[in-house]
Amino acid sequence: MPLLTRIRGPRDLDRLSPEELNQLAGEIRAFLVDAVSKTGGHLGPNLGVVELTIAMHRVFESPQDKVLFDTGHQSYVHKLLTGRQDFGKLRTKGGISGYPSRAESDHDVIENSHASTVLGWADGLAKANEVRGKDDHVVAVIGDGALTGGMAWEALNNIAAAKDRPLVIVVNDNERSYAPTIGGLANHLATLRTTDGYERFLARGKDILERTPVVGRPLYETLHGAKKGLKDFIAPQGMFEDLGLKYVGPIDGHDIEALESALTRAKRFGGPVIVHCITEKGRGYKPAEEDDADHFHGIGPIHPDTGLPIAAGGMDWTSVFGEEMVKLGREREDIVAITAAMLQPVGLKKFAEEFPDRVYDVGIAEQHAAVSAAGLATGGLHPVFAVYATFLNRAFDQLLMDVALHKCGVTFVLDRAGVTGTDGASHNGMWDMSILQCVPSLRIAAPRDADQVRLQLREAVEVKDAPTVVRYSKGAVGPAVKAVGKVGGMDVLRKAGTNRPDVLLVSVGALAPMCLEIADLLDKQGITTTVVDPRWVKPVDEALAPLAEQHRVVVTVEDNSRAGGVGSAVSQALRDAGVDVPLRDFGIPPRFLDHASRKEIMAEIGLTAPDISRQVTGLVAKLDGRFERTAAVDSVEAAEPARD
Ligand SMILES: Cc1ncc(C[n+]2csc(CCOP(=O)(O)OP(=O)(O)O)c2C)c(N)n1
Ligand SMILES: CC(=O)[C@@H](O)[C@H](O)COP(=O)(O)O
Ligand SMILES: [Mg+2]
Repeated sequence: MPLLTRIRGPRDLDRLSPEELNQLAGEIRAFLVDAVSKTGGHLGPNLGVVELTIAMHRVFESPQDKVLFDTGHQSYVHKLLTGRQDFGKLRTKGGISGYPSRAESDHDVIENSHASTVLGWADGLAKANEVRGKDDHVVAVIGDGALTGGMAWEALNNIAAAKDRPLVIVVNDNERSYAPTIGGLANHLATLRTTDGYERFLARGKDILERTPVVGRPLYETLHGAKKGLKDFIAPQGMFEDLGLKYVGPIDGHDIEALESALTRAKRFGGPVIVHCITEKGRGYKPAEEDDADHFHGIGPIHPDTGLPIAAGGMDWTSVFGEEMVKLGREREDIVAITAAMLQPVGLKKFAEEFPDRVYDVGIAEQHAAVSAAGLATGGLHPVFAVYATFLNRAFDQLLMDVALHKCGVTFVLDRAGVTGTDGASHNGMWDMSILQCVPSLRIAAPRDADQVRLQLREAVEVKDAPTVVRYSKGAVGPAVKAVGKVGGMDVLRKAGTNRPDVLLVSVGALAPMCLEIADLLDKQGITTTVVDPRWVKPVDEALAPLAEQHRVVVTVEDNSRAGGVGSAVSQALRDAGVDVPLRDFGIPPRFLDHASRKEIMAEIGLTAPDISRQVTGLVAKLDGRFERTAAVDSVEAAEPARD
């Protein structure tokens, strides 16, 4: 790639001719398909912003000017143009992140991959420039999907109020989030796209005017600076202009010259201005362009020539949920589903196909989803809001004050709970079992396998007067883990084989296979272990304290932050019951985790069987023998074999 390898930073773009810029765009597309087909990542979104990113970096002077991306999944081209072209280990340990990263470059600002925040950042940066008397520029790229998020409108409300504060907002309108973007905003953008607007009128006029000697160019510039009158006459008032924002567009988001012209005008405008760019997700790569699902929004490794996935997908947690939802939908007419612009990724596609009138895609609007769910429940339905665990953070107050306070029977299904890894710090589902601990009446299920997902989802939707949560991991679902007994509501996964057991191991959710491995390793050290799966981790099962009392130490293992997680809740329950048994809680350390594979991260944080068994062995070794047998141990040892 003769041109791309010569781009060491944005200023290297300045010397390229229009023909070379288009050649560079072609090279970048070839690079992205080749690299991302090997590593996986956000191929479609990045193929859609090649020309846009080139034009932005030619018009603006990053890093002095701030080039910001909403969500950040479409920043690969930005990385290629700012000195990062080794994509060999993209999104894994030691490789570059799949999102902007301040540690990688001072061209990067926003690392958060949660959508709809860029305009807030831009507003803040523009205000800072104003207070500090700096004339640097701020340009923020926001997708049509991210524009459906409430926070974007909170920011726009503020931005529109400051008529003289320079800020360039690029709306990257490819009509899609994953699927086609929904809602009134999407319809309005469609109107703007199809209106033969002011810009197109002037662009057409420009050719004529520029061919007109002497008066042509000045007349064109005059027309372009024309007051609203001309604009009103040519193009209808758009919503953005009604808000007080200057609107430039629609611009062909794959025409570098048109983009540079529009961005240059926007840069000079001296106030908040929206540049509406029409792009195509997956552009230039036929398998993506023709994909009827999500235009290769986020992919695993694929065959570059066909676009077909290399790894055959087995049964995953998401599919188990999706199939059970269809069965529930057939059995109960009151069950409806909600997604925040992720119908297929959260497994609701089949439900939507069979019950199109009972599924709601609310856009990237988790807060609205939760409040709307409270309305649906109050209206006599049982909503199931399927969302990635990390994105529920955003709707905490709505869950607490709209759903729980009003005793609404709403079920939140949290996919991607626990360490996800490759999407970086803001994508790990590591906070839900901490932040939800303080929600009165809310119940949390952490199913350990596919059977438990089915069972616990059914248990959850039976609860009519409180929020319920079912949370499970990303990817392939592990082997079934059968119970060998029952104590209270808890499944006994392994009996200690002695009436004087050393360790009570509380296994949470998908980590059950690892917990059984821990017990095996402890066995080899002569340490006996009872393994229980609480199934419902909130509230803590009442049978846990008396059972704990008959062991020398309690160990909890969870794929959630240690801060305020299940371990903390169990510790509190033991204290409340006056049970004084040492407890060690294993979970995710309360810090942001750099991008890496899940396996790499679990090893790094010591959430592995060898690491945990080694620590528990050390703990037990320190304890003197001090316990006596009572009935509770008998209950485990004597427990009837679980009925399948
Ligand atoms: C709060 C939040 N909810 C959901 C997501 C998952 N997500 C990532 S990208 C995306 C679609 C974004 O669409 P758009 O903003 O139009 O960007 P495009 O991919 O089209 O460039 C979604 C829903 C997210 N990152 N953040
Ligand atoms: C950027 C974003 O938030 C999503 O595209 C996310 O990367 C998807 O994650 P999964 O690949 O786990 O579905
Ligand atoms: Mg989009």
